[in-house]
Amino acid sequence: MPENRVYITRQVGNEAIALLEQKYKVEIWDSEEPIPKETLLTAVGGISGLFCTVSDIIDAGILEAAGPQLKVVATMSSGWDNVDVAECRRRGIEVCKTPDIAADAAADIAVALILMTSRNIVQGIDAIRQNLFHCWKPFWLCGSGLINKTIGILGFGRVGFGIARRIKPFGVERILYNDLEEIEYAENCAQYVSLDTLFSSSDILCICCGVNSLTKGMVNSKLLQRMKRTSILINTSRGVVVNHDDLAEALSDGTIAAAGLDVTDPEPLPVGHPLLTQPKCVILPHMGTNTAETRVAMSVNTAKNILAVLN
Ligand SMILES: O=C(O)C(=O)CO
Repeated sequence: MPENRVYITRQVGNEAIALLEQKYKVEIWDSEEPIPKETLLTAVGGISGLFCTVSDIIDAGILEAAGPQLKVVATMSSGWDNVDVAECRRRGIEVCKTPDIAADAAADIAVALILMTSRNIVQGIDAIRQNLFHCWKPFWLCGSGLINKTIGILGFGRVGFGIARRIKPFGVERILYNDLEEIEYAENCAQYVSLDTLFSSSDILCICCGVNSLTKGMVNSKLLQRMKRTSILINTSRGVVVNHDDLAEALSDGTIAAAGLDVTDPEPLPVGHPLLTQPKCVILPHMGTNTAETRVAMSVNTAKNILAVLN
């Protein structure tokens, strides 16, 4: 019987590789940079397991190039929108992801973005770097506090729940959420409201839903116009949930006060994109899960997912 081969699309740490090597022949694109599509198409030929990351697009072409013996695509991410899951299912290929492990780190980064945008932290850092801080001034760079505010959460999964738990002790008045349906475990910390109420009532609105046909492009000018002019939009989900042209317009015409984005569409935004120079917009380079502990755990979990399927 031919040996099972596993292909890893990036440097993902020795622990995960060692786990897989105990049982399978492992090949790696040994780089921090993504594997070129053409190289991946050749590399996957004949493999049984594919270990990929959030920035690798695993489409029907890659699955076809791998061949019918491919049994598992395991993505080192909490979302699997980078994988054509429907096509995998059609071909009988298991798809695995790592949602539990990444949620705390992602919730942390949402809170960081909330504080950065509401308290003008980036402007403060810029002022220091540009030597613009000459003395304390009563109203310079004044932001807005969290006390008595209403926090909205779109998508009350693990990350949404994590944000609610973290933000409550800041003294917020209400935490509202919207999801496909009311969620039992949300009961004690957040209140279910309609999408319309979520957008119109929140002082800070955090997007942490998954990507699907309902949420793709969901946050557009129509919803942004429902928001308060003083409100802040935070996105730690996926860039595609927000229409970026509409967001750029909403920030420049004062429809909303600020935005904090850990994710954009595309990533990175092209040079010259209006959001890159919009002072009311803080953009991070998709750092939601980037604690060393989380990334190692995600990588090891991805390896275990492959082992679980192939075994
Ligand atoms: O886990 C994910 O889904 C990410 O976006 C990257 O960690």
